[in-house]
Amino acid sequence: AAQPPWWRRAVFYQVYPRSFADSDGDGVGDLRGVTSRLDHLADLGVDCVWLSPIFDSPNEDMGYDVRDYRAVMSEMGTLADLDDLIAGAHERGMRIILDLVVNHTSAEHAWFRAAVADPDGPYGDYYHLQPGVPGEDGSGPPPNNWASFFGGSAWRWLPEAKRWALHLFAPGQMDLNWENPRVRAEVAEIVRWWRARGIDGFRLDVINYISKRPGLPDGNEAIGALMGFPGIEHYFFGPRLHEYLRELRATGFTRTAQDPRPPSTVRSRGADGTLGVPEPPDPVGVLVGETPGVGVEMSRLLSGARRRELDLVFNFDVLDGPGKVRWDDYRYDLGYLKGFYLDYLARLGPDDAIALFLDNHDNPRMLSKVLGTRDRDPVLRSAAAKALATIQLTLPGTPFLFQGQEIAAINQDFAAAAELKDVESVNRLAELRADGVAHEDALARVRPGARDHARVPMRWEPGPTTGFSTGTPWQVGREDSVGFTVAEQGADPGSVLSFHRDLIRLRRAEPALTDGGFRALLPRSREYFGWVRTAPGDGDDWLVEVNLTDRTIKRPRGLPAATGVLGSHGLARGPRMAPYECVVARVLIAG
Ligand SMILES: O=C(CO[C@H]1O[C@H](CO)[C@@H](O)[C@H](O)[C@H]1O)[C@@H](O)[C@H](O)[C@H](O)CO
Repeated sequence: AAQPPWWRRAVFYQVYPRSFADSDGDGVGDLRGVTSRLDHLADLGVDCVWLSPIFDSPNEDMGYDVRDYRAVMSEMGTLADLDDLIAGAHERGMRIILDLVVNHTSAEHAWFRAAVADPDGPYGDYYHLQPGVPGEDGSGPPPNNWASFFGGSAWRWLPEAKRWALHLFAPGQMDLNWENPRVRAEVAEIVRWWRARGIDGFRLDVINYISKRPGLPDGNEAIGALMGFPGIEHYFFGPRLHEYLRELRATGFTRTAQDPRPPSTVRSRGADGTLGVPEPPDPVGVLVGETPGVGVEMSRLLSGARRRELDLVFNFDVLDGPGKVRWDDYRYDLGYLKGFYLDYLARLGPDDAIALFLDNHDNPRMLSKVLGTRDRDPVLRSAAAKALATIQLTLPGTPFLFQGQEIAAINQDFAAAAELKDVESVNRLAELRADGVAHEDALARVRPGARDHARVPMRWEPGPTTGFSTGTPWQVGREDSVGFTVAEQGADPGSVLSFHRDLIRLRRAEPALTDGGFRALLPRSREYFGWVRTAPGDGDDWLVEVNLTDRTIKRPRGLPAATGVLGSHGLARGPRMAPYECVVARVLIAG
């Protein structure tokens, strides 16, 4: 049988370079820092590293505002540093993908500067530029009622160009006009340029926003009120999205016979983790789409194998319970997560794939959403972290870990507005203050959903700067727990880190846990999440069980006979399951 593409079995790991490891003491994480920690990722069993943006940027939105797609951000290092990182990852059997931010560029990008200098020139049509109201110097209303995700209108008046310019995110993040074939060709060239340097693919930032409805009509007020962002119905799944994605896959991501062999390719890794020879270059680089707002059916349309568009997409509906948004301060119910995945998996066809993620750089930590203020309880924290890992690493799908998950990272006790660095948090605080909300209340309303929680320095070892930097970190963590650093957990066989290593090792060795069938047990229970992965060939079947609650529950009866191999509370599998207890067991063959 044809081998499934590598990314169907792979474990991805997202690195937020600014907060991962700082090699030169300037307090900002960098590429040499990541390279210095590649062994940690290899030991964890990672197959592919995703780097959040490292391109030259004025950092209005921490790199998601790119000024030059072929240059490395000066704080993070040089192209040579990146080449070393690529070679280092490949040498250890890990692929590496970058973050392609092409729904928009920085306002400092040469294209935008040329567009402003001559809006009717060749670059004017690279962006969505609209004239103001004749006679008035832009004091008229913006072209439509679209709102920016970071507050205010999505339009900025450019007095020097006498044009309005569209920016769905920050005023320095200018939306590209993908209707323009030259823009699409530029993006394909950027992809080819990095593929030729050995990059194995890209995560594509807000890629479902690139096709806007022609004429950029006003958003429907009711939809705007519901979704919070007027106009979103006119761009979150635009009319030419599928066409653009197919084109980019063919023209940017697909190797041609003329393409030179990249300087390095990933070394193969056996089921027991031993490294082999370098693999041939992948015919197509992997395309991982960040697609906020899409549901299951749209996810399938964007990533079904025969569609030849994206390979995997992030469906964000898993991150917040029904009727909840990121800013709400509530306890996340893992019963909802179970229901979400059972529904999603039931609707997938053989052509489809699913990306399994719970944390990323845009969200507070899932562990803290589940545990609330009990996230400082080391026993519950470890148990719940192992339970989340078990779900992410043994359900059918491709897991994406985010840095820190492997050591049970939690949210921060940010005590002052000045501790929040993220443009979205800062703008939201300012808006609330402008609406007369008292300082403390404003902070209390922003803190639960702040992206800053995910962006504090990695906890490599105990100490004020947690082994992240010898200088003063750009962002300071606000939790001082003992026992939750890589150094403390690395040597502890019972730690969350060791559990991740053991689980990923088991996943690599047991085909049922990657390619196997899936059968849910007691699907309606909101406290017990159990399933069987059936081996594709003659391998073993595996039973996986998770207590979704912070209470002790009865273990259901009538389960397949199985022997515990990995468990958060021992392997016995007695009549009760402790809070968040999880176990992975080999199903015994009857007779
Ligand atoms: O819609 C996105 C897109 O995020 C991507 O695009 C954003 C713009 O590039 C960038 O800020 C994010 O870091 C990147 O992941 C959100 O998840 C975003 O975090 C925001 O909170 C909207 O409310």
